[in-house]
Amino acid sequence: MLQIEHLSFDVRDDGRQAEILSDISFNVADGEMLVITGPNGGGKSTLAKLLMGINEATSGRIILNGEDITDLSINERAQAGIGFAFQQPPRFKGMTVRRLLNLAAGRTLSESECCGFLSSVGLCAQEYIDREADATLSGGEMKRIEIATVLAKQHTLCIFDEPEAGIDLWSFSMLIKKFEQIHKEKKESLILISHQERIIRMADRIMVISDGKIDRIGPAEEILPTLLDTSSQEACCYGQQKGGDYCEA
Ligand SMILES: Nc1ncnc2c1ncn2[C@@H]1O[C@H](COP(=O)(O)OP(=O)(O)OP(=O)(O)O)[C@@H](O)[C@H]1O
Repeated sequence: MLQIEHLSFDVRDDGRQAEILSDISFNVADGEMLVITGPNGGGKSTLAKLLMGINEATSGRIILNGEDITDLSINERAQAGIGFAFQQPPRFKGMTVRRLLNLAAGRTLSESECCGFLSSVGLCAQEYIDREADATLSGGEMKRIEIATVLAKQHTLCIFDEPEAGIDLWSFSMLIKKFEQIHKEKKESLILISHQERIIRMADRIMVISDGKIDRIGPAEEILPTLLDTSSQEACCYGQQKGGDYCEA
């Protein structure tokens, strides 16, 4: 289980202290899928980076399976069982996709294992396995390769930041199936940061982050209608911000 207790994150901006996240507390149970959504700039990616250890919390505690991991490095958190796929994945000049998958898995994968992970994100393995994971790959290709690297290892908790971003509809459907499979197996907890209704609908619970705070959190059947309610001014503004996804529902 992941327990987040009173997490806050401040930055210094133009010599002034700015609060990006304020007093965030929630849990993610074993095997649970929590989807985090909310308006642009609300603080979702910042929270993900705090969980992964990329940003250091100003205050609060992060506890994974009873162990306080607040002060652990990125590597130590990865060893503790956290996997993370960035909103905008980094490129690795000089490193092939195969090597990246092996590094992510922590062992040498067989050809068929590599192919399986690439296929599960809709990539034709033979075309990509020996390519460099560098700037010659499109944004959507790199995004899918990064998701494949997270899938290459069993984690306690996987965090995916906007996995839908830049991914074509066909690959997106495959990705949804993969998330559904992981969720069904209940071996890993999942935190998905998303604006996509199809992903939000898969959640056990939904958390809405807005203006650096938890606006609401609860079972999907309770929170989803509040997002889809076109009579709600807030939901409507949010839908317009995101291209009308919710308002058109
Ligand atoms: N290091 C930083 N210095 C200054 N401002 C920051 C820093 N990190 C994040 N912010 C600000 O904090 C806010 C939250 O950013 P964040 O990327 O977490 O939002 P988000 O909810 O993931 O947004 P989106 O839906 O657009 O991806 C934004 O206004 C961003 O500009």
